[in-house]
Amino acid sequence: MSTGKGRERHIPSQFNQGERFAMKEALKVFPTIFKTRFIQHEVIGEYSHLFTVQGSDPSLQPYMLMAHSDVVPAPDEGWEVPPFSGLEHDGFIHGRGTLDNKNSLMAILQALELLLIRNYIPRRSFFIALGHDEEVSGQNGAQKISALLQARGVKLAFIVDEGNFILDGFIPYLKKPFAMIAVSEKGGINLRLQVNMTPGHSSAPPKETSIGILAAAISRLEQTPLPNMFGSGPLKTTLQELANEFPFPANIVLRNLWLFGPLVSRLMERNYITNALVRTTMALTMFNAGVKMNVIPPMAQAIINLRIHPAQTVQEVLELIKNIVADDRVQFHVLTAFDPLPVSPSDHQALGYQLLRQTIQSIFPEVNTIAPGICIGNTDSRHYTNLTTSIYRFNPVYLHPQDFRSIHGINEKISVQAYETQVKFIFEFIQNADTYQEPIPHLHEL
Ligand SMILES: CCCCCCCCCCCCCCCC(=O)N[C@@H](Cc1ccccc1)C(=O)O
Ligand SMILES: [Zn+2]
Ligand SMILES: [Zn+2]
Repeated sequence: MSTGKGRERHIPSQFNQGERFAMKEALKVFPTIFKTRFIQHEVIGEYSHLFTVQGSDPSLQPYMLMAHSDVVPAPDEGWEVPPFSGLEHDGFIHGRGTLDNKNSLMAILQALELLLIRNYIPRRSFFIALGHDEEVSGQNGAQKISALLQARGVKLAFIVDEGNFILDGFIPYLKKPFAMIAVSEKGGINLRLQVNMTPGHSSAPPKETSIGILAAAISRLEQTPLPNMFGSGPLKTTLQELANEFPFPANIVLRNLWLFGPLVSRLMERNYITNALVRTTMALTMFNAGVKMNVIPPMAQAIINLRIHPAQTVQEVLELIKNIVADDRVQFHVLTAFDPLPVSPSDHQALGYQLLRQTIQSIFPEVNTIAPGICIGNTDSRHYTNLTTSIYRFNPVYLHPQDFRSIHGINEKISVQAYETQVKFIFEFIQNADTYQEPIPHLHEL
């Protein structure tokens, strides 16, 4: 089937029953990838993988597809099936990593395998970077791959990584699914708060122990949410793009945020997921203290995981935290910290963003709205800002609030159909990256 102008034929993303069975069962290697001459495979940092897929047209700037193989722990408690069983039942594949992010790793390799079996030869080169330590911030995987590519003088047209989804049921009154392509991601701080005091016999305790002092400080933090930054970040654009999807009068409200902004920001902070879009969040994730039941505790320690809103910086947030704690007995230790990521372009000339739009419209015709947004979590892609300014965090998978709760939670699962569609999306995306037509400037741009 000609695609016009003598371009290579477009390979339809139809897979036969055998291929679909193999896709689902494909826990073996992908033989065609590893024997293809124009594909180079390297192991980086002992467990990460970098594939270089050489295209036939070196004039086209390469891009990168990313995923990670590692997962957070999953104790058996609460899981319908053992979290590392990979059991399939009721049309779902169950297990830790099925949404974050083994699905993407397997789908990228599976799509490439299926293309190669059909004698596909890419025009535009691309990299596949599969990190092994994303969940512990990617220092030995993504960071090393980034340094290696930089040393080779590589510049990327864009990157696609995990980080957002086709969202369904997250926003009150919005009944339709929409695709949020994260063009930035929040910053992060892992902060240790510590109180030291002279140990002693618990039979004659001081007025406050180290545990009591720290607990009071943590309580003040939990009772004092950081400022609502609604209106100073990409969210306003996202909601304005979504306005048409809402019923009356919500659509009027969203078209007039100059007037209704305060109302909308209050509504968004009521829900713990949308609240993460309007402010810097604080989560007390670890608390260690005490040595014996009859000893005044010499030290109490707490770890707070903060995710910084795009309109704030690490320094500003640390100042705010210290002012809320307001107790000199509490010591602060910054364990890791990084500012919010720069906002990637999403205009008509943004190749990566437009390719995602084009492929979403083709694979998910029922999704009417595609909007830029932010990723509330953090991803390995933040290690690649030296290679491109166009980083997009988006996996072509429907996500419902209960699915979000399973990410790093319990009963993480993906439907076989959703996984097949993710393979189909990447299968099309790679080809679209070859034949993408620069957008015809609208009349008013001429
Ligand atoms: C309008 C409603 C919006 C709802 C948004 C729902 C989207 C859910 C996205 C969830 C995040 C997915 C990607 C997170 C990846 C992840 O788990 N990263 C981890 C690991 C990490 C920590 C520090 C530095 C880098 C990496 C993390 O964020 O903790
Ligand atoms: Zn992840
Ligand atoms: Zn994760």
